[in-house]
Amino acid sequence: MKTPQPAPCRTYHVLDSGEPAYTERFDDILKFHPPGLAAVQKGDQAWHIRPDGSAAYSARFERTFGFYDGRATVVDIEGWYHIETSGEAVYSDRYTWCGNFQDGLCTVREGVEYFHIKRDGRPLYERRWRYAGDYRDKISVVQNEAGLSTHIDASGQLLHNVFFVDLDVFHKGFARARDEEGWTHIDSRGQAIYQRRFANVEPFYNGQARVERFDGGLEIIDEAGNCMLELRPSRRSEFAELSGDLVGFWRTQTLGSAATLGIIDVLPGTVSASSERCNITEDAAFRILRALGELQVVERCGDEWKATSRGEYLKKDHPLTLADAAVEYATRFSKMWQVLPDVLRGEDQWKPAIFEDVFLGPDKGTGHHRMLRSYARHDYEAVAEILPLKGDESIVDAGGGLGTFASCIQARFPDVQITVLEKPGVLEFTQLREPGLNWLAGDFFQDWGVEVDVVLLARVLHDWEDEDARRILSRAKKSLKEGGRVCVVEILLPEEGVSGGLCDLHLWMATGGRERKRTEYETLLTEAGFRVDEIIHVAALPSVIVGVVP
Ligand SMILES: C[S@@+](CC[C@H](N)C(=O)[O-])C[C@H]1O[C@@H](n2cnc3c(N)ncnc32)[C@H](O)[C@@H]1O
Repeated sequence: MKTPQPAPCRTYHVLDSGEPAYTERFDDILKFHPPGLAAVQKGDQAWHIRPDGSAAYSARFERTFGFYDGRATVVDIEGWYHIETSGEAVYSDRYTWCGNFQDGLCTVREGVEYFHIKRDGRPLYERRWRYAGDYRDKISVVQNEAGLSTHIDASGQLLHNVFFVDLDVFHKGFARARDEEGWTHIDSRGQAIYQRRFANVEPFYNGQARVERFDGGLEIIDEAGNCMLELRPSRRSEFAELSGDLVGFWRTQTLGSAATLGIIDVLPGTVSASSERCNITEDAAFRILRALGELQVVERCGDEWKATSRGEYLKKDHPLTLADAAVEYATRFSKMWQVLPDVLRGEDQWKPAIFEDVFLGPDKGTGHHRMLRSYARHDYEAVAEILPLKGDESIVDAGGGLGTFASCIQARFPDVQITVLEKPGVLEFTQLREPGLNWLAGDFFQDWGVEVDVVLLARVLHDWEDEDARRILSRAKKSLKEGGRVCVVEILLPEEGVSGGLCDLHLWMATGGRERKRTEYETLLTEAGFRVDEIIHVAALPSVIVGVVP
């Protein structure tokens, strides 16, 4: 006889014949699971029944779920835990939430922390995660504090050192993964199996997967990412999209002007109040607010305008303010970009002295460094989280700006001794510098006069062409003890593909530098005498390339 199935009303189970399997009626029932028990609920009591409707044990709970791997999750006044088929608790701990056992492992939550337990209820590992999913084929997805996901194996070890914006478990050898460029499929080494990225992907089904392109088109692809069949053509107008790209400067200039005028800082307010406080006409105030509305940084509520959550970042007093960046992009950088055709033709030996020039501006460089600080505050807490430090090292953060990265590291590893090496001009911004750090005024092209365990070069090498980058790395090596390590923190361009191309041009125009691929950083480090030890990829954030002094 087959196991009874839930009746559509979910108050009892039915036999193959359609007859009720028993006479009792419940408020809710779940399916029968091996070894032949189903969770039921009646009033404020929950338990498990056998196929004939009789109770499997005498205990009663507030809520019960199905049996998996011979264990079922139950809830009572003490919390969530697992029982055996006898109704006995498997272990004495109680959790905030429990999942179901798969492959002899189960995800649980204690407060806001997730981890996995073994069949006997003991934790599988020490580490706690922001989220941990079910195991499937001995691999699970876990998410760290920074919101990034990776895979762990059945012993709780990282399967690969790659973190993604979003991630799925493996289906037939491949997992769906989203990096900063979109969705793809990865293999067990954490590597994308093809170059293309999509707005969405489904798991592979017999060697083919259905995907949605960014233009809204639907395709069936093979495991090399090739289109086997188009299910729906592009849903957008290429003419309109390109026209939109041509006027990208409208956005840059509107946002830059808003930051210069400080019009978002005076919101919420009416047009008339904003015009008065920014010293512009009412017509001008209305027109810029309307344009900012189109850019979704402000919105109108009756007679008043207010900043949206995106617009809050343009306020000067926001801890992650982008007001300085808006001004820099609309003024200094826009001007620098104008020589791009000449530089591309090789007519101009473009070597901007940005790190000297910033001090010549009206604000003597504070805006430029506040801009760098906002990006650093945005990114570096997550990077500090995955930095491979023991926690007691002496460290120099060379070209460390206002000390944001150094202070994230110190918060994460309180016992490190960290020094920020910067140009003397930056050290003069005493009000802006992070407190509680050691500072060293100097030039990273000259002798640093220190010997430490670790050198950090965060978003420094991308400011320089290869020859200068090698000179900085050589100085780093000379400042390291034997066995010391350099951690290069940079966005990595894909080995193939076009993403990051615009940012690379920006570095060329703004600093004379370049974005690089993983292999290009490996070459630079090797040429400077380091052995590349480890590369930690973090989606949407800079990766960490670790070089060791051999
Ligand atoms: C792109 S910023 C990166 C700052 C910081 N590491 C971060 O990631 O936010 C480059 C930094 O290198 C510093 N810098 C440039 N040339 C330098 C030199 N010759 N010696 C020391 N620092 C320098 C600049 O002042 C600037 O703060």
